[in-house]
Amino acid sequence: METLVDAPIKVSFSPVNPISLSLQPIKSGFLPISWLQDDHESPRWQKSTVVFVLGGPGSGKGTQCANVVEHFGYTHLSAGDLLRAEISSGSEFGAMIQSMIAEGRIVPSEITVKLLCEAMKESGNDKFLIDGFPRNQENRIVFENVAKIEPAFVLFFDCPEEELERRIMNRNQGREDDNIETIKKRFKVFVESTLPIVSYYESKGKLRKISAAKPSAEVFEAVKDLFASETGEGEARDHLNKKISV
Ligand SMILES: Nc1ncnc2c1ncn2[C@@H]1O[C@H](COP(=O)(O)OP(=O)(O)OP(=O)(O)O)[C@@H](O)[C@H]1O
Ligand SMILES: O=c1ccn([C@@H]2O[C@H](COP(=O)(O)O)[C@@H](O)[C@H]2O)c(=O)[nH]1
Repeated sequence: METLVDAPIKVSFSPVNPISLSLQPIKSGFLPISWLQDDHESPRWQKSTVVFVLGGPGSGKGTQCANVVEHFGYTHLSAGDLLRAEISSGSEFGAMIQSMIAEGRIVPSEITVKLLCEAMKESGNDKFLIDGFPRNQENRIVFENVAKIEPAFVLFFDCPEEELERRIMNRNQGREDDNIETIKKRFKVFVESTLPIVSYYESKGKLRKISAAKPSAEVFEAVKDLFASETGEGEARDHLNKKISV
């Protein structure tokens, strides 16, 4: 049976209004919701623990996710990194994704969700940090409908805009969107589209807010305490057990 992970992406794209068009394939049944690999049981990756990691651009999501991976054995999936890899792969959607990232716009949900689900399926792990996603309500709804996973909790890095701008302008990783013009657009999208998602999860009691306007090591102390209390584990116990058994 062809699942969404295996299926080719068939997304209508218009540079004029990509967001409204991006739901069209789901409505018209292009992307099958025939996710279950057998009729009764979900595949292993769909039983995974997922933590969404949100925060403004440059708030330290990637930095802290790397720490959590090391200490708690999660797999880190950055939606932005997956999209950049899709551009580099020469995918038919590469040019469209590239132009949207350069403008700080949100890529159609079907593309991002498919990339995330493929990565989860391939990883073999059962606990994931999904960094920089969902970016808007449509992302959230498509992920819920397709992956059929609700996040265990949502980690939100709170940081003032001036500090975010300073960090991004000093990042020096050669990212095409790390320039002042695109940064302003990314902030606008964050406030208008992503903060409502943060409020949504707050209303569901799932939000865990951490101040990110501190040195990285101090931020990680708070992150570490949070993961220890949320998972009921001491630091890295699960991760170490896995290493020992290899
Ligand atoms: N607590 C911190 N204090 C100062 N600088 C930090 C801190 N955390 C991360 N940085 C630096 O800020 C920059 C942005 O961090 P990072 O890439 O982790 O943010 P991000 O939220 O993943 O960004 P984006 O959403 O743009 O991908 C990096 O150069 C990183 O080294
Ligand atoms: O779910 C997502 C995540 C990212 N994007 C696009 O990528 C850039 C960069 O994202 P980072 O998280 O900063 O790496 C973002 O501005 C969006 O254009 C997306 O569309 N959907």
